[in-house]
Amino acid sequence: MFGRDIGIDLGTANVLIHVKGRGIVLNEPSVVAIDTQTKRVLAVGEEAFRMVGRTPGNIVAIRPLKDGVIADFDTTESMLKHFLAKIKVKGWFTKPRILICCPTNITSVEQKAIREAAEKSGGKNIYLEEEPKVAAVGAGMDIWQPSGNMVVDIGGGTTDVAVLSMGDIVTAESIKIAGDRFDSDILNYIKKQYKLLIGERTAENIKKEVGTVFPGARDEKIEIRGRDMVSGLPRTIEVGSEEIRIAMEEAVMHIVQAARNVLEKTPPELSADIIDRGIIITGGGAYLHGIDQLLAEELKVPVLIAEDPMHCVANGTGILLENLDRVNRNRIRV
Ligand SMILES: Nc1ncnc2c1ncn2[C@@H]1O[C@H](COP(=O)(O)OP(=O)(O)OP(=O)(O)O)[C@@H](O)[C@H]1O
Repeated sequence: MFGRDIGIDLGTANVLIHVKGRGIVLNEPSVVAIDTQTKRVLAVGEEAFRMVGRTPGNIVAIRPLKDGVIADFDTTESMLKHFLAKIKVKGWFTKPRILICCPTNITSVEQKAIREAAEKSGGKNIYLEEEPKVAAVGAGMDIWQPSGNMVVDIGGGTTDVAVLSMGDIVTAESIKIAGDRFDSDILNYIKKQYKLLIGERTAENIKKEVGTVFPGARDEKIEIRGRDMVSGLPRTIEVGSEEIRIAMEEAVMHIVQAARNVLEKTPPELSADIIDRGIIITGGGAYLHGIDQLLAEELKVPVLIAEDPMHCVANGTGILLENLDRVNRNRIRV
């Protein structure tokens, strides 16, 4: 195959790879299974994800980018190499340019190491770009005009809020509260309220199936299984939307506050544009039931959910690579 531009959304929860002319060619969970005795990587992505919470003592299923930072760099590097090998970049006729979108707060040493990993896997020029900008572009915003565009990207580990104009970020805030935090709050709520231990995947499932963040917006129930903390035996309980809303309330209000802070720091002309165009929500958190209603009510600004919110960053890398010459190269952190 001929060399083509590659865009990578190196996310806390999922890694997506976009190839020019082909679209999204890989979409797998950011999970690596490792044998703790030999330190050998046993599985990556989908296969490793199936092992989360179900591994014997000598195997751990790691999420190397947990909490929006690179918690385990070596594992992140092996994961990136594995995914690039999977799409056979090394066999390409010419080396591709690679744009990687990674967590906002990574250090310069980590940036360098990510670049090297991508180079070793067959990349030619490697660019790193900030997530909210790429998400905004992928959501269809024309950020190059002198007008305000606001994006709220709710991922697994971080929520990034940004106002963009003329191709760059004007005001932004990044907080380490997103999908993972909702899951752990649900897990802790079930533990406290029902004395039942459940796994992360069950908590995530509850969030998706019955959860809501807007009062009265959803009324559904789900049966869940876990381990009784008193008897130690498996037990089934039923939970409903309203109690899950309460479990997630504190965390979601931090997201509302971050958006409010960004709006307060935004120059008035750009604020006016945002009122006209509305705020766009991207990332998997855009699927959180009632999030658009809540943000609209709290911020008094129209709120829209991006089309295909979980693909915005990956699609945005494709668009940015095509427009690389229009983008101020100095602004791209290489
Ligand atoms: N239907 C749904 N309802 C609520 N949350 C959902 C839904 N579907 C996915 N999510 C959540 O979206 C999150 C993953 O989103 P995404 O893939 O955009 O994150 P990421 O880009 O990997 O993370 P980050 O941006 O922090 O690096 C997970 O926490 C997942 O539980």
